[in-house]
Amino acid sequence: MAGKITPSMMCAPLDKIGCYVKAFEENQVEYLHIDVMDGQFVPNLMLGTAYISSLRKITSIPLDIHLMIVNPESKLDWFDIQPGEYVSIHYESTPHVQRALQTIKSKGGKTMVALNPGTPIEVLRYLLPDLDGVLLMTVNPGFAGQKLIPQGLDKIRDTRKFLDDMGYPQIEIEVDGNVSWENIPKMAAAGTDLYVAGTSSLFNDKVPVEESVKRFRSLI
Ligand SMILES: O=C(CO)[C@@H](O)[C@H](O)COP(=O)(O)O
Repeated sequence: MAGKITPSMMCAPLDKIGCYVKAFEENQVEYLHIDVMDGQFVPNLMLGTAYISSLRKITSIPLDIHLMIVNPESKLDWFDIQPGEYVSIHYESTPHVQRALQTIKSKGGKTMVALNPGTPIEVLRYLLPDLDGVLLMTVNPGFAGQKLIPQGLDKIRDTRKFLDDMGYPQIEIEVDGNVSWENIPKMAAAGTDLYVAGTSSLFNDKVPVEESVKRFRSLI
């Protein structure tokens, strides 16, 4: 199955958001990746609820909301989750992962658990029936422009095998962090389904966005 592109909107300069969104619509990217950061779970603040509301006013591309916040289960109402949108919560961010997933599902969202680079995939075992996707961080969460943590590629392969062996081949794998022209083919070969496209691929203003999207598509 061909991969899906979810551009990381934290990488879009404010004065160019409209141009990027228009190009993404014309090139049918599947989602827009929204990094929400609270300065507690990660050492950065990024993209809040007002940004999400404003973005929804200018595009109908489904959102892929990545919550890098503590205790997300108590804040899900803030995001006006729309049917078919992905919402990912970090396994490491709350003792109440299942409750958060059930709430996302009750709002019509697609559920995703995000794992920091060092978190073993076995923690997913008892969450699998509640999951539509798994988000694997291939950099430490919080900042764009970082370099791939090399063992992240093995983790993608191991996660795909784990999901298939456990009888959940339908659960999608999303990869976030240094999804670069060099790394994309390796991530694809390892079993990635959704690609968070950031500063190392789509958001490089030396090349027209539509050209970059076409190049991205050719690699997945
Ligand atoms: O959100 C994060 C890390 O938390 C980033 O991974 C961005 O989502 C994409 O940026 P690049 O890694 O592609 O520069």
